[in-house]
Amino acid sequence: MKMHGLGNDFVVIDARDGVDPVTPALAEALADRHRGVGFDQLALIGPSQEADFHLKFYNSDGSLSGACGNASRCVSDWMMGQLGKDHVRFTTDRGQLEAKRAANGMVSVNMGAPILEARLIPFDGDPKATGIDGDPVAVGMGNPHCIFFVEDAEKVALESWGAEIEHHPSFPERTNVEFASVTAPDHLRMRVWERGAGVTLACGSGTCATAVAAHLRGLTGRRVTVDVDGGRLEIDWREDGVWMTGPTAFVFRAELTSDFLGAL
Ligand SMILES: N[C@@H](CCC[C@H](N)C(=O)O)C(=O)O
Repeated sequence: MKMHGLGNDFVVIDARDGVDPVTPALAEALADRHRGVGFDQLALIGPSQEADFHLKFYNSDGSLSGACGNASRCVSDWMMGQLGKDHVRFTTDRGQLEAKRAANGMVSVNMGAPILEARLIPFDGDPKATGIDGDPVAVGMGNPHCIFFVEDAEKVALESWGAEIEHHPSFPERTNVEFASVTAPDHLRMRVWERGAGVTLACGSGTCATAVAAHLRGLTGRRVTVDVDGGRLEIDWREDGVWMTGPTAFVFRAELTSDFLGAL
């Protein structure tokens, strides 16, 4: 299936029968926007003993990610339809998460507590001591994020800074990179460079990490609206985790040809 959340697009494979067909090479071939389908992330739905389903995420370069907020919302929306429920629980590499239907056709996901301990992000040290200009904040949401607060996010050279910081030696597993401006105490504008995918129109986990960083810096409250290139997400950092609410879209369902699979 193809789905997207604010233009952050996904190929979704339902493998609840327990057979995992995805290899990094298949993920990379499917991600090719000319010869494959094209996606920012691939989400694989698998069976789970303790929840409704399990989710595993690949980036377009074939690497794995422990979290993907927008794909979690999209797949949860579809799974709620399949299971006839308004609330689902699912397991991921970072643990069990939950999602539910919200007002106006939106879907909310609880992305869990932010990871602030550097070693667990993982992040080697103090941002000020890394040589990265701009005094960033490092936050984990099951995946690493490096957030810069800037005067005007529109003016940042996202591609060049993003590519460089993704590979900064202070992030041993690479990092997603966010540039954000505070437009009001409850409103942010954010642009993102995703680890393993490059510039995308939205990043759910990145939006959550940015909202957490903004609150920790004393720039906003715990509830913020975040405008990303593809639209708008609502973030609420509650006692039980960081909740993210936004739209989902189902684009198509299809079958891969033997020609495509045979060429791998
Ligand atoms: N688009 C995602 C994040 C995808 C994972 C990321 N590129 C990584 O490698 O950590 C989202 O919506 O959270």
